[in-house]
Amino acid sequence: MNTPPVALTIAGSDSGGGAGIQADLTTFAALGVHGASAVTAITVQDTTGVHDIHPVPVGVVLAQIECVLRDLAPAAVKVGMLGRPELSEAVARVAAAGRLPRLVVDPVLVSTSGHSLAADGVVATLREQLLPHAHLVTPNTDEAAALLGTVPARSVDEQADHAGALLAFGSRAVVVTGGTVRTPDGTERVDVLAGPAGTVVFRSPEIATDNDHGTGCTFASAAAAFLARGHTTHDAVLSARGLVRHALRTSAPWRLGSGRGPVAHTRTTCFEATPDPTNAPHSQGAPR
Ligand SMILES: Nc1ncnc2c1ncn2[C@@H]1O[C@H](COP(=O)(O)OP(=O)(O)O)[C@@H](O)[C@H]1O
Ligand SMILES: Cc1ncc(COP(=O)(O)O)c(N)n1
Repeated sequence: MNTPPVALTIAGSDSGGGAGIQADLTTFAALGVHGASAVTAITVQDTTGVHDIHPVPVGVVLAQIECVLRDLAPAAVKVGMLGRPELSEAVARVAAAGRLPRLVVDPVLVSTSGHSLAADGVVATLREQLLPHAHLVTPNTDEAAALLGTVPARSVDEQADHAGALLAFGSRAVVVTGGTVRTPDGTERVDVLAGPAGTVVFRSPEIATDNDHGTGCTFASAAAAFLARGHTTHDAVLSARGLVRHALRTSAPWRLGSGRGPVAHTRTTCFEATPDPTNAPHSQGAPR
């Protein structure tokens, strides 16, 4: 078995296991990428919402990043919840030194459940200090609007305008996710990628589900994993959409928690596809 590529996630912990570090590491694993992590905050969170947030001191976050960078040489890095402007600035300084390869920035500002995950000042530090060093930025339509100081896109054209406008902050590419378009056949979900090769619009039928907590984290970490595996940005975005769609279809009938359930992070297919002859029951002695 070849040694897997490594991806590092710099993100918050979600105790409910739907979003954040938990979503990122399970996604990396599903895609054959070894996941390393630097925890930025411990959230007290479940499917109903975010009940409390305990920030990890900036020095402790930086120490985690430093030791992973030195020892494991990640091929890609994903940044999620930073929460405070001081931490955005500190992470931006590491990025500015050219030490965060294939950097995917998910500008986490508000949870699906409507709770703020970022203090005042985070939007400005993300926009001015971190985005210029990103390989790919993955805001949803609300986050894109917040970064641009405008209202969320109401059409695919506006979504494409927002992606193009965000490129001006200096990242290599931007994908604005989570647009919706109504057609005679039903609702479509739209993601618009703007980058060096122009603008690409991805449209596919909406998957009917309330179990969508963690889709943004899963999408961004899947994109980082595909970049770590050497995919182009376009192919990483296309494949990340594919993974999220598969996960949403899997979790659609689930009943986990009393709120907005998590997108599926169970992936049994990887190990089921490779039978393990050493994993046999012990034949000696009576079962205990
Ligand atoms: N119900 C859905 N059906 C199909 N795709 C979805 C659905 N919800 C989210 N997605 C897709 O999941 C990815 C990330 O979603 P988004 O909703 O923008 O993330 P978040 O709001 O959590 O940051 C995008 O590719 C988006 O199109
Ligand atoms: C720790 C953490 N990071 C990110 C999100 C955003 O994810 P979502 O938009 O699906 O709520 C979250 N809820 N919690």
